[in-house]
Formats: sequence, structure tokens, C-alpha cells
Amino acid sequence: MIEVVKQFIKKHNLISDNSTILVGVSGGPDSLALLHFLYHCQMGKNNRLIAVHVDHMFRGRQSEEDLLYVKSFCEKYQIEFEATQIDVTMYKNEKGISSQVAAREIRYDFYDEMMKKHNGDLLALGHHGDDQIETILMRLVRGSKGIGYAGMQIKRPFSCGFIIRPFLSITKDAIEEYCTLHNLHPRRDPSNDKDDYTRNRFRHHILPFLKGENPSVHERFLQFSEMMTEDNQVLDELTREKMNKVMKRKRDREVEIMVNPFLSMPKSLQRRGIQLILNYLYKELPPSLSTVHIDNLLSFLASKHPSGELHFPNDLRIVRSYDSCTFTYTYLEGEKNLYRFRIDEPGFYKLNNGSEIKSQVLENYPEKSNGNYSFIIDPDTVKLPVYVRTRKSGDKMKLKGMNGSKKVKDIFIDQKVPLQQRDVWPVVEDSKGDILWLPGLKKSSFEAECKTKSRYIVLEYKQ
Ligand SMILES: Nc1ncnc2c1ncn2[C@@H]1O[C@H](COP(=O)(O)OP(=O)(O)OP(=O)(O)O)[C@@H](O)[C@H]1O
Repeated sequence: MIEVVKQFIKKHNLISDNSTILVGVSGGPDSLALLHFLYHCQMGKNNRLIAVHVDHMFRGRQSEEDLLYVKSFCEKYQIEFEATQIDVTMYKNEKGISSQVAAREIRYDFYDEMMKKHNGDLLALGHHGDDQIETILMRLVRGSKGIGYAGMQIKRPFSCGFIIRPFLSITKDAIEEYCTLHNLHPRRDPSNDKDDYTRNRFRHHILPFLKGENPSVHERFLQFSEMMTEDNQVLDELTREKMNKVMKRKRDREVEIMVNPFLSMPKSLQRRGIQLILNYLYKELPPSLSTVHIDNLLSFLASKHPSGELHFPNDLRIVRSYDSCTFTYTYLEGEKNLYRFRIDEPGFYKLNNGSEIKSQVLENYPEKSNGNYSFIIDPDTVKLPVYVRTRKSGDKMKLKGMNGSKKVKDIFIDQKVPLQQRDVWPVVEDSKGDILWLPGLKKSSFEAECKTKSRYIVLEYKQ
């Protein structure tokens, strides 16, 4: 076992000389064996070892005993020791999250704090090959994103350094043997035996079957994970190159891409491209973000409707207008619902007050009019394309059958349109900026009069 881990560390360049290595130690077999292994095998010269323990205060006195146990273990070997006690139950209730998620957040916050305090290069964790099998299978069953399907990373950036997992190369049984051989007496967490947690169900029901088929199945999963990680690196690189050509603007909290060049990328790179943008904008992906969001976004971009808006978790909005698609958190003051887009092709245009404008081209003047709910455009007298937008202060329109113009604001008042609806009410204008139509409320004098033309654009409003 020792040789396997040493080879694995070398192969993946996990530890180099003069490193400060923090080790997350719960007191359980995996992390205790890891601490012992790193202490005795001295991978790399001149390395400093620091054990880090978090008492989650789940099991009262017993939890505290874990802390004291790790502390005395470190004293015995003269290993530096850092610990904290945090009431996870209180934290999880405050944040409304599960105990496991809360414990993980608290642990990683403390790891981060300690990495920074000691200028740590590495944080070593005791995850092993069986954990990896469970993780990959659980992610396949529950669904994951991109590199997530490769399971836990052997080495990944964290805080001011990297997380490493040297024991991914060996099984739980090998760790238990190591403990026995070196007379280690780790603490045992009784919650590991219960079937309440998904991971435990995979451990108790799926793993024995897989190991029955192939006792070294962890090596297959490890190989699969390494291959996926390598493939992923290549694909990510390719995606970055392609996305550079698709990217129009990139700011701290806003990214704009060109839709058509994006759509000409292979589907698999499109998905990765979106993932890159989301990673960039979110920094940390919200748990509520799922593959469904990404699927929706891909069909939104591929859709024939040239304009529209999607809302993602944490107030990220994605606004498409023809060949441009902007990912942004920005809402200017009072701009939450502002929009303006062109209507230059037949089709349905969804508006963000929940209504819709249908645009169609007819060869004859329509026989029936739908009152203020439709508007007929003579392309010879109106400057195309037309736009639909939200109101602006000072908007005025020339009403049909009336001399002079009227303020849009006064029309809203006369028609008793509720205040909150006025900011999202569609206003249709032509390319000169003349207001043609307030859908559902008033038409302008610009509506087609001549009935003998061979082409009309007819807009219909559906609330
Ligand atoms: N309370 C803790 N304090 C510090 N590090 C921890 C703690 N709990 C877990 N870790 C680290 O995270 C790794 C994975 O945690 P997990 O709870 O999945 O492990 P485990 O299989 O129970 O491992 P162990 O046998 O080390 O307890 C551990 O091996 C250890 O490195």
C-alpha cells in the first residue's frame, strides 16, 4: 500500500520539497492513516506538516473527544495542530441547509483560514478509492456538471494552494490494514453505519457487488476519472479558444457573446462554453443551478425567436437580442424590466410583462381589425424595422383621427393603467423614433390607410 501511494504521489506530482502541508484530520481511520503516512514517509524534503481538525459539535462530548484524541496524537508525534469548535446545528438552522452541507461549508472555511494563516501550499484529505467509486456513481445517478462526473479531483486549486487526495489510489480495506499494521486506533463515527445517507446506501449496497465483480474496481474508476480529467482539459482548452472568438465583451459582472458564431460551435463545446461563462460570473456556482438551466439556455440560444430573456439563480439574467446575448447582473436603477428589441421577422415576440406580439406579413389589407389589439404597417410609409420597448419619459404620440400629439403618460392615466404596469407596457416605434402604437390602448396616425398595397406587416397583441 505504501508503495502504491508513493507512486501515485510521484505520478501526479502531488507533493514537492519545501511545502507546508495541512492535513484535514477527523480522527477517523482514513485521515489518521494519512497523517501518519505523510509523517513517516516524508514525501519531499523540508516539508512542514500541520494537522487541522474541526469539531462540528454534532455528538456532544463524543465529538470533543475526537478533538482531544487528534490533539494528543499530534502531541505524541510533535505535529503542529490547529482546531476549532463550531456548532453546525445552529449554523444549518440559520442558513436552512442540511447538516452535511453545513458541516462541509464550515470545514472548508476553516481550512481556508488555516491555509492563509500558515501560508499553506497543500491541504491533504483522506478520501480513498472507494469514496471515489461512490462519488462518481452518486453523481451519475443524481446528475452533475462537466468535470463533476470525473468524481473528486486528485489535485485542485484551493485557497492559496491546492487540495490533494493521495489515498484515492487505495481502498478502504488497505487503509484499515495500514492502521492495524501501525497500531493506530482511530475514532469511529457511528453515523457511517446508518443507511440514512445516500453515500452510505451506495457503500453498503453497490460497492460489495462491484468488488465481487472486480476486487480492483477502484483502479478502473481511478483510470476513468483520470481519463475524463485529461479529456476535459483538452476540451476546456478548445472551448476557451473558440469562446475567445465568440466573446464580444467581458467585464467583471457581465459577458456578451455573439449568438451565431456560438451556435456554429459543436454542441459539446457550446455546453462547456456556457459552463465557463457561468463559472466566471458566479465565482461559486449556486446549488440551485442545474443541468436543466443549461439545457434551457442552449435551446433559448438556438431558438428562432430573436429576442427574449432568461432568469437564472442569484439574479443573473440572460438577455438575447438577435445576434447578441448578454449575461448580466446589472439592473440600472428602475431598469429591472427595461427592454427594447427589433421586430423585423414574422414570429412571436415574448414581452416581459407576460404578453406577446405576433408579427406577420400579409399580401392584402386585413379584412378584420382587432381594434387597439392589432396594428397594420405599410412598409412604404413607415421607416423599418420597428422596435418594441418600454416607455421613456417625455414619450408622445400622434393619435389616429386627432390633431397634435398626446403624452403617453396621459394615455396611461386616461386608460387607468395601474402604475406598476406602466413601466413594462410595450411601446412600438419605428426606426425614426415615431411611436406607432401602444398595444391594447391606442394607435397612432401612422397606421396604414391605403388598402391596395401588396405587402403589409400586421402586429397583434396578446395579453
Ligand atoms: N472534522 C474534520 N476535521 C478535519 N478534517 C476532516 C473532518 N472530517 C473530515 N475531514 C477530512 O475530509 C476527509 C473526508 O471526510 P469524510 O467525512 O468523507 O471522511 P471519512 O471517510 O469519514 O474519513 P475519516 O476516516 O478520515 O474520518 C477526511 O478523510 C478528512 O481528511
